[in-house]
Amino acid sequence: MGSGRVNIEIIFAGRSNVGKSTLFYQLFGVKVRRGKKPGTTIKPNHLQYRDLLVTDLPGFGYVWKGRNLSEKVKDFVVRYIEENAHRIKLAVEVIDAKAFCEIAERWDKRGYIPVEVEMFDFLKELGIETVVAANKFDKVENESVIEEIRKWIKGEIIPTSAKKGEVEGIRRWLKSKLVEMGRHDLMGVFRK
Ligand SMILES: Nc1nc2c(ncn2[C@@H]2O[C@H](COP(=O)(O)OP(=O)(O)OP(=O)(O)O)[C@@H](O)[C@H]2O)c(=O)[nH]1
Ligand SMILES: [Mg+2]
Repeated sequence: MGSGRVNIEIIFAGRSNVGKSTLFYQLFGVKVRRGKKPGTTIKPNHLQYRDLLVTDLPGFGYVWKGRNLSEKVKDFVVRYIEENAHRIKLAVEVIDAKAFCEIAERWDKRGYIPVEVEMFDFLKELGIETVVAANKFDKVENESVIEEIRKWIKGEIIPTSAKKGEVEGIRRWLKSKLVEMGRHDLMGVFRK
């Protein structure tokens, strides 16, 4: 991690394997650790630029070797966000555009609130401006998937294909929010 005081934090949150770290790399050019045993390493990856901290959070909702580690990681992520809420100004919630609707439907039928919906509402409650990156959009056949996601998550949804380097929408969103905060000086955090 870098050094010095942190005044602003941007977080990347989402289920395991949705492409958070890939998106992180495409935006900032920093290769972040990729756990061999997802869910066991509950350690966030950080990048510091001036007084900005960008954080790639561990993915929740992963079932590994029959052990449901989702609760442990979710608890960690929730606690991390609560503890740092005073400086977390922006959040990118990453979802798998293709898998999301199917999973959401399944959860809903069982009477659960989909974890993505829960996370989005939680961030909003804390006053954190949140955008949804509908990632793996290259695997989506029908663009109406965005409308489908919108039924569940009442917020801004931007399609991305991190693996193909198509992350312009999210980059533009983050830049415009930083500019709104008067922080033009932080543009250097983005990959050239
Ligand atoms: N098709 C497709 N695959 C992608 C895309 N983005 C990421 N992937 C792939 O999805 C897999 C998981 O990517 P990661 O970036 O490690 O996902 P993560 O969300 O950081 O996963 P955790 O760290 O376990 O939470 C990798 O095999 C990526 O290559 C995308 O836009 N399209
Ligand atoms: Mg990751």
